[in-house]
Amino acid sequence: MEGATTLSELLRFARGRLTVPYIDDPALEARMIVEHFSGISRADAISSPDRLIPAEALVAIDAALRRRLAHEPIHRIFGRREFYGLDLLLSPETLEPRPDTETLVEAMLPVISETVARKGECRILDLGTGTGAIALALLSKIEQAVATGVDISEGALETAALNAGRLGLGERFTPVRSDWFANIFEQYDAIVSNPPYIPATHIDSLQADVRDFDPRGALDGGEDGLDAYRLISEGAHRCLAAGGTIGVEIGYDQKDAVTGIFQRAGYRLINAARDLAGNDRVLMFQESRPEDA
Ligand SMILES: C[S@@+](CC[C@H](N)C(=O)[O-])C[C@H]1O[C@@H](n2cnc3c(N)ncnc32)[C@H](O)[C@@H]1O
Repeated sequence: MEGATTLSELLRFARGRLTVPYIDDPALEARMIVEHFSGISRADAISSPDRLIPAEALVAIDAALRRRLAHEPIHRIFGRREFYGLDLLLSPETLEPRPDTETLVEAMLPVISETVARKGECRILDLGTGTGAIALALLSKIEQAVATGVDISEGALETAALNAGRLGLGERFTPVRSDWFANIFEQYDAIVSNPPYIPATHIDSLQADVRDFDPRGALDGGEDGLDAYRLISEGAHRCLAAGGTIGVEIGYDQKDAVTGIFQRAGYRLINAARDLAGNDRVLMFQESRPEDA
């Protein structure tokens, strides 16, 4: 990074280094890295491109560029990612929350509001909570809701609890270590989950930034990718309150298979939603009624 002393020189240098086939927008990522580690805002960058960059920022930027060139996703390098307007900390044990998952939050919000209108509160169970993304997004929008975030990973739960506290939601979020429903003994009005759903045999062919940096336990859905849906649909009856709703994220080609799994377990599909790219992404179920038989 020798000679890269002014902001504009540094940006040019960083963009050049990130110009490799697997980075779609090197200019954007260069700007994000430089701004993040130099503390310079976008407005400062525009108004004073000749400002000098302190040596310690240059060291941090150089280290970040090396990590990015080793395929590490940019938000993992920053250690945080925005989800549904919330600033969430990441850790090696958490999946990096994706914008597609905001589809599940959007789809479930009306259900949570309706439950609050009916019962004065809404109890949410988030299975495989990771950073806490889904539960915390729902809690941030609906004050009368409380959530239990379940994960099998202790490390993920620590990050979820930290995120809840930082966002001022700690009093309404309870982390519980559990293999799906194993340690869950109460009933919930809404069960939400973005479970691992990638077929095990596909994982090695994923892009390196997903395969090597998201935890395998957050991706691997078993042989056909559907193991978690089978377990969740079987276990949910005991923990779903009367009239409650289950909302799950799915892979783009899993709508029919997951609908079949839930129907065979005694649920009916009440809603389906697509993500911004138009892919099937969310399915919502309630327990079947006698007239559905
Ligand atoms: C795809 S990630 C979703 C994380 C987060 N909900 C999100 O949407 O960003 C799946 C999560 O399920 C958790 N998980 C995997 N198997 C589990 C199990 N048997 N019981 C509970 N959680 C599990 C993983 O540790 C991971 O945090």
